[in-house]
Amino acid sequence: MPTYPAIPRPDDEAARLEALRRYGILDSANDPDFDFLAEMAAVICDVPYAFISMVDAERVWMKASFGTTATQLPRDEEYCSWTILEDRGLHIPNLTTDARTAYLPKTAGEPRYQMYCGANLITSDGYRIGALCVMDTQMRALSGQQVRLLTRLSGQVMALIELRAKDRELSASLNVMQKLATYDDLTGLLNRRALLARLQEEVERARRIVHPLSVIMLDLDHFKQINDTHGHMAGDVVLHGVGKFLRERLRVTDSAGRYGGEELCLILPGTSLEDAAAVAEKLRQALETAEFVTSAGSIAATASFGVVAGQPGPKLSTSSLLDAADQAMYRAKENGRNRVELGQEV
Ligand SMILES: Nc1nc2c(ncn2[C@@H]2O[C@H](COP(=O)(O)OP(=O)(O)OP(=O)(O)O)[C@@H](O)[C@H]2O)c(=O)[nH]1
Repeated sequence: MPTYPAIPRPDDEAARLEALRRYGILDSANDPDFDFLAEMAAVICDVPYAFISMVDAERVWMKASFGTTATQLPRDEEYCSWTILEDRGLHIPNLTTDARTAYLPKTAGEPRYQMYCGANLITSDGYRIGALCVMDTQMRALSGQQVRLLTRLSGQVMALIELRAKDRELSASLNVMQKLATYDDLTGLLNRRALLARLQEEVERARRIVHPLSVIMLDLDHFKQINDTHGHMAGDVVLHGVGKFLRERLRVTDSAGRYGGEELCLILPGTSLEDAAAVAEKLRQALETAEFVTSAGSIAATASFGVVAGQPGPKLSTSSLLDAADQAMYRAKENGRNRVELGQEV
C-alpha cells in the first residue's frame, strides 16, 4: 500500500479531536437524517457525490455518503483533511492541477474526482471537526450561490450533530433518573413503590396466563442489636450485603425489593408454594453461613421467612399476598426466628 505525505494538522488538533469525540458520532449507526442532508448537498450543487465527513486523528470517517458507499479513508488521502485547515472551507474546481490534491489516490486513480467543495462543520466552541463536501468527476466551478448554500447546509448538519449528542445525554440522564426512582440506594433492590408495581403486574400476569405466584417476605433477625452493637454504618453494610446476596441468587424472572427498613420481599412468578418454600429454605441456610465484612468486623445475619402462594382467582391481589406473607413471616419470628413458615394459600 502506498503511503502519502502527511497533510498538515491544525494548531488546535488535540482540542479539536477532543471536541469531535465529545459528540460520540464516530462509528455511530447509519442515520437517514444525515443521509438526507448529504443528498440535499448533492442536489444543490448538482453533483453525483456528497459526504458528511468527520476528520478523526488518522482517518476520515463518513457519517453519510451520497453516490458511493465509502465509509472511511486514511486522513492523508482525504480532501476534507485540507478543508479543516481553511477558515472558509475549500473549493477546488480542478483537483488534478492543485498541488494539495493532484497526487491523492482519488484524483490520480478511481474514481478520478476532478472537483471538490467542502464546507466546515464547526462546533459551537469553534472547532472544525469535519466537512460537508461534494465531489464531481467533471472539472467545474460551483456558483457562488451553490457554495453559500452548501455552507448554510453545513450549519444544519452541525445542528443535527449537536441535537443527536443532546438526545444521547438526555436519554443517559433519564436512565440514571429511572434507576434512582426504581431502585433502593442501599440494597440495590427495587424500592417499595417499584416492588408494589412489579407485584401488581405479576398478579395480572398470573391471572392472564393462569399460573401460580409466590411471595417470600424476609425480615432480618435482631437487626436492632446489630446496629446497637456494631453501629448504624455497619448495619447499612449488612443490608447492602444482603441485597447483593439476594440479587445473586434469584432467577432473572424473580424480583426482589425492599419492603421496609430491614424487611425484604421476593416475587416468584410461576412458582408453587412448595417450590417457593424450597427457595426460602435454601436462602435461609445460605444466609446463615454468610459473613458480611464491615469496618466493625465480619457480621453474620439470619432472617425469618414467610412464604405464600397465590392461585389465579378472585382473592389474588397484591395486598392479600403481602398480608399473608407478612403474617407467615411474623409466625417465623414468634417460633424462634431464622426459620421459614408457610402462609395460607391466597
Ligand atoms: N443500619 C440500618 N438499620 C436500619 C435500616 N432500616 C431499618 N433499620 C433498623 O432495623 C431495626 C429493626 O428493629 P426491630 O424492628 O426492633 O427488629 P429487629 O431488631 O430486627 O428484631 P426482629 O425483627 O424481631 O428479629 C431498627 O433498629 C432500625 O433502625 C437501615 O437502612 N440501615
